[in-house]
Amino acid sequence: MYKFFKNILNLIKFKINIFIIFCILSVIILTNNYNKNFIKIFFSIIGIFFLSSSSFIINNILERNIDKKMNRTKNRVLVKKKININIIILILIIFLFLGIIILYKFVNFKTTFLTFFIFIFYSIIYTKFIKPYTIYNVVLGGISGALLPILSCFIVSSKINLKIIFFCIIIFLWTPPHFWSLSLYFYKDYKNSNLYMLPKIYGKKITRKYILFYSILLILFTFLIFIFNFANKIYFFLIFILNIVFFFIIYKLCFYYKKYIYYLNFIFSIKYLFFFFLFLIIDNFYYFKN
Ligand code: HEM
Ligand SMILES: CC(C)=CCC/C(C)=C/CC/C(C)=C/COP(=O)(O)OP(=O)(O)O
Repeated sequence: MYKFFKNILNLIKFKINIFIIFCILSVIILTNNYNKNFIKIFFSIIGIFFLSSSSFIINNILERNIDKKMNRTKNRVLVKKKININIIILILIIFLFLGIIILYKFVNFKTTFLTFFIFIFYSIIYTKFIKPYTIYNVVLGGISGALLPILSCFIVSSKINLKIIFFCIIIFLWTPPHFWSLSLYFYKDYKNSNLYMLPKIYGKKITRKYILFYSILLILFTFLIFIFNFANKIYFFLIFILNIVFFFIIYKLCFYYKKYIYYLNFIFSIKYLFFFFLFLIIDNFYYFKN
């Protein structure tokens, strides 16, 4: 039973799911519009969790033949047939229906629609029609993450203002350094796969340049949040330190050619997004109270 449960968690990319919920909740907190909406927020988290889990299950199903050929993914649940495919499809259908019904009944139509759109975009459009065909697969894949702040606004019926658009842009710009660092680390895997990944098509040198480009833009936008008065001095101070560390890692990644730095940057990218939102929340609470 323990193994079955563990396999299900892997299948639904549980950690990414939790992180997605963290991003959505962070933006909700930052809209300062959560007080009257606790029940809606509670049900939206459950509904989104079910729908994103089903999108990860579909992604696993559609990519099982690609996953089989890569060291990073060759032990995945579907490749190793750790759970019967019929059970997986049953779980997928149950999650999909539960997700839609919970969002529609307890949250609102707009949230249901956008979550369903992200679901289709990530699990079908990105996985099947973007990832294998263009070097911008990772950039375009970022749209699924970039739409999360809009989802937060829909849940609590907040206005979509420039601050929210900046959050979308930041997640969008954050995705390429996040995934390309991983694809540099697993360069051999992607070279042997039939995915149209940037390092495979244009090589490591160009990929490092692309990472530098997106990272500089990302750093710039995290400062614009302060310049446009969407956050205060505490945020500026904290993000300044985080960006120094980030730039140091990116600099090393671009000019030292050490394999471990690619992996370090992938891990750091996750911490970066986490701290970005955490700093904004700390800053928001401090200035909201004072
Ligand atoms: C806001 C959106 C996103 C969040 C919060 C997020 C977060 C995460 C986290 C926490 C992990 C680590 C999972 C683990 O250790 O098991 C991860 C892994 C990963 N992410 Fe993201 N990510 C996001 C968007 C994206 C996008 C849009 C792409 C690609 C286009 C992407 C590609 C990957 C890949 C390839 C992995 C490795 C997965 C694995 O080995 O199972 N991520 N992400
Ligand atoms: C409905 C809903 C909110 C869905 C969540 C959509 C979302 C934000 C997805 C994040 C994208 C992601 C983790 C891609 C992993 O890349 P990959 O699948 O290419 O990675 P792999 O190489 O590990 O398979």
